Amino acid sequence: MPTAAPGATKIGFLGIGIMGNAMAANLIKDGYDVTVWNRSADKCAALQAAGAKLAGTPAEVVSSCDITLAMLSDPEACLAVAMGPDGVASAMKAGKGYVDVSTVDAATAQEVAAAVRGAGGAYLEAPVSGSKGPAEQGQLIFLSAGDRQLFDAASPLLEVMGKASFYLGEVGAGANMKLVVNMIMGSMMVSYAEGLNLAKQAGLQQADLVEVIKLGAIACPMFALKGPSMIEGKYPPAFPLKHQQKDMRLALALGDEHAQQLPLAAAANELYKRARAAGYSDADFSAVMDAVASRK
Ligand SMILES: NC(=O)C1=CN([C@@H]2O[C@H](COP(=O)(O)OP(=O)(O)OC[C@H]3O[C@@H](n4cnc5c(N)ncnc54)[C@H](OP(=O)(O)O)[C@@H]3O)[C@@H](O)[C@H]2O)C=CC1
Ligand SMILES: O=CCCC(=O)O
Repeated sequence: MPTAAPGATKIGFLGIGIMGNAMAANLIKDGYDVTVWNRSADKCAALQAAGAKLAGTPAEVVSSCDITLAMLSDPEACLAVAMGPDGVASAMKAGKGYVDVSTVDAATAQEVAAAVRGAGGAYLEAPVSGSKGPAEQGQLIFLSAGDRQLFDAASPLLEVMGKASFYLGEVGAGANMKLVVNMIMGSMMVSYAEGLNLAKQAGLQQADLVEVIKLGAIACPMFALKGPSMIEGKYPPAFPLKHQQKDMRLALALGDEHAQQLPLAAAANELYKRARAAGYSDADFSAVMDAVASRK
């Protein structure tokens, strides 16, 4: 396994969406030789202008790189890219590593790990906490699990893209940690939306509520960041609502696996589903505000 040093190690990046674009840009800025692929190739233009090479398939990326990362929507996308035609597994071999930083469930991570390891490669799951801003600022938190040697080899990359990395053990632990964190976050967002809506109905200034919370025991960066735009009914996508609802769905399934009651998360998930039905899938997850406000 190579140690990931700028210039020496060839890095692949699959999935150039909101997060992948920002993360790959930081690797390029830090001097890494980066090859990118995206299903919709036009989204790679900015990275190409910044020096990235463009590949036609995931397999082409893996063939030409030592460590390949993936930042993809959901389990279906991760499985398609890993095991589909011209996928990661078809080009994987000993000495190469695959680091999937997407948010999926443990079963998906384990299935991808088996395909990568079966082809002789090393596998690390490393889903991230932190949204578009922290991705751009290199302030993500990596929740890693899998091949420890690959974690060590990839750590210089994680240090460029993030502020902290956890090694949590066997494949699946990273996915589960991420889903628990996002379940809490999704429920918190719904509670905040309910509070903002109730304040308005009760004749209070919503901006006052944002300020009161900022000063008190429940202050948190998410409320301070999202509150002003929620009051304006504006939801520029940093974390698409469809991904939050996917995470709630996967977290509830994890709860079912362990017979853990999750009534609050289940109720929150219904509001994210209502928001998706109302057309907010590609808006920021804070758009759940409008689902809470809905009188239908
Ligand atoms: N945004 C955020 O704040 C955070 C997101 N995450 C997680 O990171 C992952 C990516 O999120 P984000 O970047 O915001 O999402 P985007 O929707 O911006 O990007 C999704 C990426 O997945 C690709 N994709 C989707 N379906 C397929 C498919 N079937 N085959 C190949 N590629 C596919 C998209 O390609 P195309 O461009 O062609 O559609 C795109 O590159 C998700 O798992 C999300 O839950 C984690 C932390 C924070
Ligand atoms: O999964 C993405 C959630 C966004 C965040 O962690 O702030």
